[in-house]
Amino acid sequence: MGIRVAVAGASGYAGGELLRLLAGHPDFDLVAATAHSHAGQPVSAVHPQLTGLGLTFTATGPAALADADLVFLALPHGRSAALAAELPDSVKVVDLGADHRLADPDAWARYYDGPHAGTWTYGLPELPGQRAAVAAADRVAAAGCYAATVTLALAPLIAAGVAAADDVVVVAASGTSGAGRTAKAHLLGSEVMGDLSPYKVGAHQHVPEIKQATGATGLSFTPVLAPMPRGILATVTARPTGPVDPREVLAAAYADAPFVRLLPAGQWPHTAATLGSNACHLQATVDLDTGRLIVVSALDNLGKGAAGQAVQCANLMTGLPETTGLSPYGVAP
Ligand SMILES: NC(=O)C1=CN([C@@H]2O[C@H](COP(=O)(O)OP(=O)(O)OC[C@H]3O[C@@H](n4cnc5c(N)ncnc54)[C@H](OP(=O)(O)O)[C@@H]3O)[C@@H](O)[C@H]2O)C=CC1
Ligand SMILES: CC(=O)N[C@@H](CCC(=O)OP(=O)(O)O)C(=O)O
Repeated sequence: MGIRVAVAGASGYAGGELLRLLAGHPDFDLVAATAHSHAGQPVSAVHPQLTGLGLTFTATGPAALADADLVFLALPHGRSAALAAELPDSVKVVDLGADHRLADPDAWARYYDGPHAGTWTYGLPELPGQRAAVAAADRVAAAGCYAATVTLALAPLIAAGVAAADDVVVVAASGTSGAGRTAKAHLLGSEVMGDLSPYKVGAHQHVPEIKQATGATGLSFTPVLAPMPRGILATVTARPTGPVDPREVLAAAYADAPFVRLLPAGQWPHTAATLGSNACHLQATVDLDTGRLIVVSALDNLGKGAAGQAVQCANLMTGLPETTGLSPYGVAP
C-alpha cells in the first residue's frame, strides 16, 4: 500500500493534470477525485485523455477526502482555505491556489477578494532553503504559474546581489489553460486564435507573490494571453549592479536542481520544449544596448507551474525523492 492521496477540484485543468501525474506515480495511490458541478460523472467524461482511469468524481468536502494521507487542493481562490480549515491536522495538504501564499495581509487585500487565510510554507523547492522547508511542512502553498516562471529566472540574480531589486521589468505570455476551464467569452477560440492580448496590465495578482519570493522591491509585470492551450514564456529584465555574467549565477544556483535547466549558450527557451514536463528552461544574456540583464524562462503552466510543482512538493513532504513520478522531459512536437 502506497501513500494515499486525493485531489479536490479534479475536474479542472490543474486537477486533470494532477490525476494524470498521480496515475503514473509509483508511491502515491489515488483514493479520491472530487468535483463541484461535475460530481457524479466519470473522470473520463470530463478528461477523455484519462480514459481507463476508472474513477468517478465525488462531491468536494471533507468526507470525500477522509481516506487520504495527503490532499491536493485545485480549487478556486477562497474555496481552498475554506476546505483546508475543515481537514484534520493529521492530513498533509498541498494547495495549488493562492489562498495561503502571501505573508502580507495588506498585499493580499490589494489583489484578492475575501479575508487573508494565513500563510503556509511556499512551494517552490528551488529557492534557497525551501527544499528543506517543504520537506518539513504539513501544509504547502504551491507557487503560482507566472510566479514560478519569473521567480526561477530572477531570484538567483537578486540573491547574488547582481541585479537591482528595485528595477525589474517582466513581460510574460501564457496559454489559455492558465485561466482555468470555466467558460468565459474572452477565452473562446474565436477570440483567442490569431490574437495576442495583454490583460491585468500593471495590476496582476502575482506581483506581490513574485516580490515576496525574489526580494524584488520594484516590479513592472505585463501578462499576455497567447493563442495556445498551455505554456508560459517570461522575459525578465533587471538593471545590473555591476559587470556580471548572469549565466554563471544561474548555473551555480541550479547546479543541483533536477528540473531547472540552463540551456546551452545561444539556445533560447520556448514553451513547446517544456510541455508535459516538470521542467523550467532558462537562458540569460546582457543587453548589448542598455546593459540590462535579460533572462528568458519557459515552463508548462500545468506542469512546473501547477500540478508538477505540487507533486514535487508532495514528494518532499512524504520523504520521497523529489523527482518521483515526474519527468524533466517534454512532449514534442
Ligand atoms: N490553470 C493553471 O495553469 C494554474 C492554476 N492554479 C490554481 O489551481 C486552482 C485550480 O485552477 P484550474 O484547474 O485552472 O481551475 P478550473 O476552473 O479549471 O477548475 C476549478 C475546479 O474547482 C471546482 N470548483 C469550481 N467552483 C467550485 C466551488 N464553488 N466549490 C468547490 N469547487 C469548485 C471545479 O469543479 P467543477 O468543474 O466540477 O465545477 C473544478 O474542479 C486555482 O486556485 C488556480 O489558481 C495554479 C497554477 C496554475
Ligand atoms: C491566462 C490567465 O488568465 N492566467 C491566470 C493565471 C492565474 C492562476 O493560475 O492563478 P495562480 O497561479 O495564482 O493559482 C491569470 O493571469 O490570472
